[in-house]
Amino acid sequence: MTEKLLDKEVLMNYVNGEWIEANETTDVINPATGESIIKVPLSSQEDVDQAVKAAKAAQKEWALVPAPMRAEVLFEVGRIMKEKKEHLSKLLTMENGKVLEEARGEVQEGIDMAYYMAGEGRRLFGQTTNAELKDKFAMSVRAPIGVVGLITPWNFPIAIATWKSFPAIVAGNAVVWKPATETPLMANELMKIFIEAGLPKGVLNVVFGSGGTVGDALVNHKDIRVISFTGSNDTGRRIAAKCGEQLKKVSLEMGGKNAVTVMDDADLELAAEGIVWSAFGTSGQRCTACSRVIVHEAVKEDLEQLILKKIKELKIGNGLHDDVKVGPIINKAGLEKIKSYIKIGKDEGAKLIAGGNELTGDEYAAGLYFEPTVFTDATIDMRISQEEIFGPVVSLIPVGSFEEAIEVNNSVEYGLSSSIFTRDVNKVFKAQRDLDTGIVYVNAGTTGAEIHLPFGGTKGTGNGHRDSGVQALDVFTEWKAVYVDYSGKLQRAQIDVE
Ligand SMILES: NC(=O)C1=CN([C@@H]2O[C@H](COP(=O)(O)OP(=O)(O)OC[C@H]3O[C@@H](n4cnc5c(N)ncnc54)[C@H](OP(=O)(O)O)[C@@H]3O)[C@@H](O)[C@H]2O)C=CC1
Ligand SMILES: O=C(O)CCC(=O)C(=O)O
Repeated sequence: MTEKLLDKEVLMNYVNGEWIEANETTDVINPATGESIIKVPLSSQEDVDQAVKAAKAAQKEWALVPAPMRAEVLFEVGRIMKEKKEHLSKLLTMENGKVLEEARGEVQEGIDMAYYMAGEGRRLFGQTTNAELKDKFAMSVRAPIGVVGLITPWNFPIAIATWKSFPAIVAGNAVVWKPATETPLMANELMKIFIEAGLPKGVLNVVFGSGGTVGDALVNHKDIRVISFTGSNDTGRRIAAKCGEQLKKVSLEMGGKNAVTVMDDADLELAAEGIVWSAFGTSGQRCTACSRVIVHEAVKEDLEQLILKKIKELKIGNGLHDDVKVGPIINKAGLEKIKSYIKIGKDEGAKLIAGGNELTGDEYAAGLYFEPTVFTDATIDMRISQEEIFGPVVSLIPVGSFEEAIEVNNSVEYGLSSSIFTRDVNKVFKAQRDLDTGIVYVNAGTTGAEIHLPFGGTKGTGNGHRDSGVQALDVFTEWKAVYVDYSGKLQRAQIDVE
């Protein structure tokens, strides 16, 4: 590494306005090189207790700061992120592996989210309405909930953190945040940015450590009123069950089995481009990644050829290098999971037409790399058509009609993102109505969400809440109905007056 990007060797938790050293740490590995880049704390239940205590105390004051003033901190966060964009992007590539241009895109999402949520500081709209009685005023307002716990994944370590923390903070809550152990650098940087922006102590606290210890302690803590989680379905379900027992609000954003549908009238060149970008970008490690292509049988062979041609142009390697388009896989477990699905796909009888192998040797020897992989002639009952692989693997499923395409799209337990390529406006409108996913694209791939729209999905993808967009405020606020009686006498509502 010619450029020095890190100024320390061990990260620290940030609690109640102080950096706190940990007793125990683990290495953070750059998946492109296999090198340890820094050490991250493995915190304990006691560390979580301290952070929640600090957040609880700070929240009382923070909630009394007028929302437009709370928003000033976010404007400043956005400005500093913009100033540090290149530095943040390089660190993000080092810890996560995604290619630099994608890392820049992710940091930009965070900047956009800062300005967008700062704007909410001057809105946070409630409603006024009519009261049933004379000389009485009625309105509903958003109230902060208290201390919120955020549990975030490694695949979008800064964007997802901003989708959750910015609305929580602008709404007057205090936060305890547990980032994924694999990608702590973005959390460390975002915390430093908040400090520079003038956030009062205790409003945001970062506690690093494993999901099993720190994440679980957050979920079970009696003073945490909301958990917002993004990650796997298994973990999400377990968190939901524990929150359910405690009647704790929980927002879950989990997996996807997203499909691009290509109709027989589609612009095939454009469709192939959309498929390759959304299936192999970020090495397929997005919850919105395209992992199924539902293709009209009349154009299947042409589409296959176009996809295969485009795959040949993808350079795989270290995302810090300019010409690289597909970076490494996050860790060995992720790589093994992908390899197991290649075997499953072959055993199930799908036809492998590209990739299928881990890359080893020479420039790939120290990192974790997998070839962009295409199966064709898959059927909907196959596991590769149903289960989330979270890697650069896509399966083509041929269909004979638009109706069948919609049915295949909706045949999975997930409902995050879907896309259709067609030139027929009637099909466009039917598809946006009938595709059972939280996000629908027309003539574009399945990725590329914009922060001012709600992000999340139907069915097994979530539990009805949304990240980002104005809808994120619903996760971090309670609705309060307020009645002001200015009649000067006790008026009794809900009584039938003849
Ligand atoms: N929807 C999405 O965007 C994502 C989906 N996934 C899916 O999940 C698979 C596995 O990835 P993985 O990173 O292990 O996903 P996890 O769901 O395990 O991790 C997501 C976050 O939850 C934390 N966590 C783990 N266990 C618990 C727990 N018992 N209580 C509270 N928090 C917990 C993790 O901490 P830590 O890792 O530090 O232990 C991390 O911060 C992927 O292959 C992919 O299929 C993964 C990431 C994002
Ligand atoms: O590109 C997108 O749609 C957002 C991706 C994302 O946040 C995810 O896949 O986890």
